[in-house]
Amino acid sequence: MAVTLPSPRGFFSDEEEAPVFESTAADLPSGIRKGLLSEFSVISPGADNLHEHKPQSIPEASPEDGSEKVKVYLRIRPFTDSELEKGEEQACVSCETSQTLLLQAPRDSFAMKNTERGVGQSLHKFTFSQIFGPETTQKQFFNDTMKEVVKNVLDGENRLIYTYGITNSGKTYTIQGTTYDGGILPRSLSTIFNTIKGKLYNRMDQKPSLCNDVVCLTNKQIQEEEMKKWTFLREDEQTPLKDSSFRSRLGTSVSFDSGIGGVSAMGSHFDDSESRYADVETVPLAKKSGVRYSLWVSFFEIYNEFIYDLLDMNSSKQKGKRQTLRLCDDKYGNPYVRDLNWINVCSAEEAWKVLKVGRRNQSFASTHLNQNSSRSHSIFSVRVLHINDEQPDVTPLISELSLCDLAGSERCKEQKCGDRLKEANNINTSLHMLGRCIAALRQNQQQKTKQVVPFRDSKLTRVFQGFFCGRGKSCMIVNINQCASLYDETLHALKFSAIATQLIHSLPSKSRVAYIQSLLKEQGLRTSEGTTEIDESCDESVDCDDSVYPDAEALLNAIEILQDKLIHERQEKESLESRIRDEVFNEMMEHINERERQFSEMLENERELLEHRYEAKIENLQNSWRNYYLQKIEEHEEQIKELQSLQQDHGDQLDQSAVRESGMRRSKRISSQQEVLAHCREDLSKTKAELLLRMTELQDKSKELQRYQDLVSLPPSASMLTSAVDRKLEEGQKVGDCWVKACALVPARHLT
Ligand SMILES: Nc1ncnc2c1ncn2[C@@H]1O[C@H](COP(=O)(O)OP(=O)(O)OP(=O)(O)O)[C@@H](O)[C@H]1O
Repeated sequence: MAVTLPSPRGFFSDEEEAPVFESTAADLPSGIRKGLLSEFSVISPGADNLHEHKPQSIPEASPEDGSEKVKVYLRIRPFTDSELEKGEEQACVSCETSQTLLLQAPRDSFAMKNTERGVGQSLHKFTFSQIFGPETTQKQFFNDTMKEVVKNVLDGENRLIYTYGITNSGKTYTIQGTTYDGGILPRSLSTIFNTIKGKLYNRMDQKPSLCNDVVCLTNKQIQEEEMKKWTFLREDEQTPLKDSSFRSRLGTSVSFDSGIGGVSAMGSHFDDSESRYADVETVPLAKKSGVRYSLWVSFFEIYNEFIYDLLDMNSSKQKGKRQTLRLCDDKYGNPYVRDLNWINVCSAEEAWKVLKVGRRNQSFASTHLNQNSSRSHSIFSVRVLHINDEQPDVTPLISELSLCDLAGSERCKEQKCGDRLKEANNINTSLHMLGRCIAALRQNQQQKTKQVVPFRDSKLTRVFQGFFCGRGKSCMIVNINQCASLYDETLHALKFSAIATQLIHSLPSKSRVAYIQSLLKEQGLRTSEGTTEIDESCDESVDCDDSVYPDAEALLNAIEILQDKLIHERQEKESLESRIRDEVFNEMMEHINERERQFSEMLENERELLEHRYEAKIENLQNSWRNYYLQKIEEHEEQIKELQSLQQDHGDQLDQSAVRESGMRRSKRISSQQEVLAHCREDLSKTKAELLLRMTELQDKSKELQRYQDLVSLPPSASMLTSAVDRKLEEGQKVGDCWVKACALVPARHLT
């Protein structure tokens, strides 16, 4: 159930302008960024290689104007047995005094390596409000740091306590502690309840409506709510709560639609139950007659830049489907978490149970350094309603105590798994944003400037915004681990906290009544002095009593004064705007001119460079072409020579072949002639043989003829025949002679 209530009368709700402006990341001036970065490496020269991280020009907190330095406590975690076994104890951390810490870089640290290279220093000195050594017990730590804070909250102020440090340095231990040795949270709850014992507001006593501004839940509504929401708590707690009245004893849950000091809600009928820490003392409570207290708690976490209500029972049952909550601004500009459950508790025990339920929904994981590492920033808040029975028409004042267990900063490279890496990135980013906001605030305070503080850049810084801007006070607890292997991260965390030690609390803003009275007084003073000049600084010096409400005439006067102021401010704003415009214009022009000059210079340089480069390239190209062509020419010449020699060879070859050819032709001719000759010889031999045959035949015939002649004398007619034979014979002889002659002409070798 959500209730929206108007602002209570309390002074926290009557705000003046916050002393800083919000911004988005884009608005953040580079100066802040540079400032933060330089701050993280700022080193003031000190003797003997020592870096003293202390305020450079901090405006000292002065009790006269109510300003006070932000408290930064340091708690050193003791070594575990396994760390001692690993040789992690190398005396890196030592306390010079109860406020001064000395850090000596171990041999293998990055810082030491840097020092050996001549960069950075190996010895660092840090100053804190108080240092708590490893032997400090939870009780001692609570008594020395939180008692005052609890008292302030019960007096109606808002306080934020946050722990900062690397992972596994003892932040959760410091805030929550263990079941048997609680941290500052359970002890604060116990102290609050012990202190207000007997003054707890009891819902059952209450009339139907406390006042017009306050919602009072009926018992029926409460019981219905309890039935729904708290069955879970009872079952899972496994507490032997057999008492059937348990449900009705548990508180109800409402949403506050406002930031710190904004609204109030009502409803509870718890009994006072015994305190968890009986040894926890009470704190002296300011005497306010008729004031009773109602306590409400909430518990949420910022995980990967999403806000989750850890007391949302519906979401917790369906893991993985958690509903995210939105951060909104109330009508006074205070950020608050919308739809966050606020549980009304009546004892420290109940509040502790609520915390335990919330812890089950919190994001934890096992990392290489911590078995149970918080992967989110968790914020447990207690709102105290100061209900004045004697003034039932007055809206109750609300004060708030928020305890934030920041997730530990860590090196992303250590995380190999996707989820752990994403978580580590988000954790480091939001812590970095916190550092930037603190650095910007410090810069504003030291240099009296109104730099933009980038609260809007992360959920964490938005939640913290009210406490940094005068609506409350913050206190930082720095946890460190003495292990030598974690030296570099520890040094970084300490440098971060060194900036916070330089902060002073923003002054609480004045109430509207006090403001009106100061206006009237200021006007009175001016009229008596006959001056019309409005001096802003007068505001602060005028002492006013806000319990006396001004009459109608005074209010009309105040309206006139405010109208004058408004006109004056408008004029101032207009002239300021035109001045800023001019300045911006001039700056832009200068910037543009400068850029132009730089560009033309750059172009000229580029041109020269290009020219030079291309000239060199052309020369190279020319050289390479020349070489190429020379080589080619040489090659061609060689080829020509080769060709010439080839030609010559060819010519020779041609000659030889011609000779060979003519020889061949001749031999062909000879062979053909020889063939003819052979034929002729064959013919000749045949003819010879025939001739011999014929001659033999002829001789035979002649012999025969002779014989016949001898035998017969030839008649005269036979003389013709004989003459023909003679002729033939003569012819035959002639042919034979010719052949003999021809044969005589042929050389003897051809005839063979
Ligand atoms: N002062 C101390 N005395 C004894 N034990 C301590 C002390 N501080 C821390 N421890 C132990 O050291 C371990 C780590 O502490 P814790 O979980 O609080 O670290 P953390 O800074 O919250 O780590 P993370 O950021 O990873 O959540 C726990 O086992 C815790 O009990």
